[in-house]
Amino acid sequence: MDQPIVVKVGTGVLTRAQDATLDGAALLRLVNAIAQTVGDFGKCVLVSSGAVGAGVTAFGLNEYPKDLATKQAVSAVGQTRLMHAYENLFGHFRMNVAQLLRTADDFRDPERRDNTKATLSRLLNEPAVVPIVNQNDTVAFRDYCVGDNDMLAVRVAELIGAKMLVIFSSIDGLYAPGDIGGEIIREVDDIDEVMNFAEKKTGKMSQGGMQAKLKAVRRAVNGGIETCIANGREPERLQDIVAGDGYCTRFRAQKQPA
Ligand SMILES: Nc1ncnc2c1ncn2[C@@H]1O[C@H](COP(=O)(O)OP(=O)(O)O)[C@@H](O)[C@H]1O
Ligand SMILES: N[C@@H](CCC(=O)OP(=O)(O)O)C(=O)O
Repeated sequence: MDQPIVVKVGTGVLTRAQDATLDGAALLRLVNAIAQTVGDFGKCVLVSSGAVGAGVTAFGLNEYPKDLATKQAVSAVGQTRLMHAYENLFGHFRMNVAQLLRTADDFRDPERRDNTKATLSRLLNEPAVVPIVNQNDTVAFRDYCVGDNDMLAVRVAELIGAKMLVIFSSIDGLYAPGDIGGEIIREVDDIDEVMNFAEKKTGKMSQGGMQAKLKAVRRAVNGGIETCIANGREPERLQDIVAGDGYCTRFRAQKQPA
């Protein structure tokens, strides 16, 4: 596969629900799955949430920070914890990690966008480097926010011309309204038909929720990028998903005008 894939992983996958500490076992399985997928299919960019979630225990909190200064301080601690874990784990597979923290201006301003694109493509030219992107939460507020990380992942996927975006969440995929935990919808051809399927529930430390995911998916598929929502707690599904199968909700890309 020449075109890279983008894998986005949510806070609910990376942290333990009870105390919001980083879940080392979940991270190891995720890193293993990504390393295998890079080996089989080629390039991959990881968009990882979890900075705020991973930092709260340092401040004696066990819930999402309520004020901006605390949130930004917490993310400064959590982001280093997150990257420390990724660096160690990818190291077992002889892979290096690269950290890219971005705000909205890095996508809005053409010069800065080109600069991010060039950096990412240089990183992707190295066979054993996995770029890991997050919002620069310590400085992002109001207009500087890209939004949630589902949208950040779409912006990254657009920038690098990704073949596919996989959104790893704490659920298996998209459920019909009132049927969360039932059987997931396996394939969606028309995103507009499912836009109101999202219920208000989100994970304790998560920001986006399903509504944000569907908005991000709509932008991705309308831009020609096939997108899957899958269970990041079962990351071994990734290879099958990238191969076109695998247990997930697959949103077909809209055909682009010739
Ligand atoms: N129709 C739906 N299908 C699947 N999940 C849904 C739906 N509506 C709401 N959700 C909720 O979306 C949440 C997943 O999004 P989120 O909390 O942002 O996870 P993450 O941190 O993994 O990105 C789940 O807790 C789930 O209960
Ligand atoms: N940038 C934030 C994540 C924001 C976000 O969208 O979180 P999530 O809904 O878990 O993907 C962080 O690293 O904590």
